[in-house]
Amino acid sequence: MKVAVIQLAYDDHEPMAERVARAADLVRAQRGHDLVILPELWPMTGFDYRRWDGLAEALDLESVGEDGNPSIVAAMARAARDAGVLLHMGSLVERLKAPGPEGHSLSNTSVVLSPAGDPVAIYRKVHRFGFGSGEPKLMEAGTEPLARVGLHPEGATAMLSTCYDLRFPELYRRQVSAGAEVFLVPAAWPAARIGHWSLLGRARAIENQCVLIACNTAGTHAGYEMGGRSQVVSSRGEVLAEAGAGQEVLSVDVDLADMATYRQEFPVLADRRL
Ligand SMILES: NC(=O)CCC(=O)C(=O)O
Repeated sequence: MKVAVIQLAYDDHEPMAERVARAADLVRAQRGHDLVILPELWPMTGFDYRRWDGLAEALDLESVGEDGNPSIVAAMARAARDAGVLLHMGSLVERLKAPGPEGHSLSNTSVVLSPAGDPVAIYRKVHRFGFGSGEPKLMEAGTEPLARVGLHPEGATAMLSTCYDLRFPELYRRQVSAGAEVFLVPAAWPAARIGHWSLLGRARAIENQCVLIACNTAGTHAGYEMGGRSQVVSSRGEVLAEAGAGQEVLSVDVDLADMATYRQEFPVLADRRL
């Protein structure tokens, strides 16, 4: 499986519509890959909480905004179709149809689009980052931890999670117990804690004998320098590719068949005591 990891950089000045157009062009340039992934909350910015409510969008493949631009999901669906790729479009600030149990109308929502541009998986971030401000103050927590997507050509099962989720190993153990072979993780993880990002991603791959494809953000916004260092880690724990700190696209061949071989050679998952 050929994967493109688009480590997008952005700052506070680029209007959202321009960033969406720029990301769509980057996706189109990845024709020939099987899977393309973008980071967390890149359209609305990962850390500028004050802008989220004004920029939030419903998940909508049809609508055109007042500015004449298509919805973000529609723009990404078009890019996926143009490139002929399975596209994990990262996450956006979703405006929910109705407030959830905690009274919030927003969610940090990831969408995966098929090469035909149809949504095939949706994941709402389960562990909200912000310690009382930001996500927990403004967003509902996701309640569905097992969002899955079939990967072609090998037919492996990928499961979705987002950024801060990486700190909660029980989520990934649950996913592997439900059949996950690949973890797809978009993020907006700051440079200040980038050592944790690298190590936790590798740990989640090793302890679950899964491939990890983790796409971080670059640039600086709302005063936070983002850390980059997107990575693709094999089920053996080998780092197949790692980005630097700036904008970069990783293009990686991932041998999914090797995961089955490795799980047979070293059957640690069989020794789980749940
Ligand atoms: N966007 C996030 O979830 C940030 C997570 C983070 O900075 C951390 O876990 O550290």
